[in-house]
Amino acid sequence: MRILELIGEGLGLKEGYFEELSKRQALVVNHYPPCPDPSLDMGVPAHCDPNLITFLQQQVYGLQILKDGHWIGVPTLPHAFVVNIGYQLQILSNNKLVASEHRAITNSETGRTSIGTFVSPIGDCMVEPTKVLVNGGSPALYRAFKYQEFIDDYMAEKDPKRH
Ligand SMILES: O=C(O)CCC(=O)C(=O)O
Ligand SMILES: [Fe+2]
Repeated sequence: MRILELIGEGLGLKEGYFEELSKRQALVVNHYPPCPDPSLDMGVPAHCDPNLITFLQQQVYGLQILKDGHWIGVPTLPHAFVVNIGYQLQILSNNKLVASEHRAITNSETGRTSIGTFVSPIGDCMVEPTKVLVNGGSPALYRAFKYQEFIDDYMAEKDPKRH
C-alpha cells in the first residue's frame, strides 16, 4: 500500500516493512440516522482506532478529532479520505506517530453514512516498536505482543481513551 510505504520511508524503515502488518483490510459502513437532539447522543464516542491505519470517507460532516484538548471538526472534501493513525502505528513507531483520538457526532437534519477501511495485522502477527527507532536514548515504550492480545484488551474496554 503506497501510503504505508511513504510513512515507512518517513520513519526510516526498510521497504516492505508494513507488508506483514497490513494483511487484513476490513470495510466498515457506519450509518447514523438523523437525531432530533444531537446533544443527547454521540454517533461514535471518543476513541482511537485499535488497528494500524484507517481510511475514512464522509460525505456529510460528523467526524471530529481531539487536538490540544479541543474537538475540531474535520471538513468534508469531495473525493478525499481522512487518514487516521491507529494504535499499532503508534506502537510500531515507538510514539513517533500518535494515534488520533476521534468521535462522530450526529445532526438533526440528515442521516450520515461513513465508510472506513481498517487496515490491520492478522491476529497471530507479533507487534513491537521497530528496532530502527529504539536505542539508548529512545528505549522501547511497549513490549512485544500478539495483535489478538491487544484486540482482546481493547474490546474489554481497557483502552484509556474510550469513554
Ligand atoms: O463515522 C465516522 O466518522 C467515524 C467512525 C469511526 O471512528 C470508526 O468506525 O472507528
Ligand atoms: Fe474510529
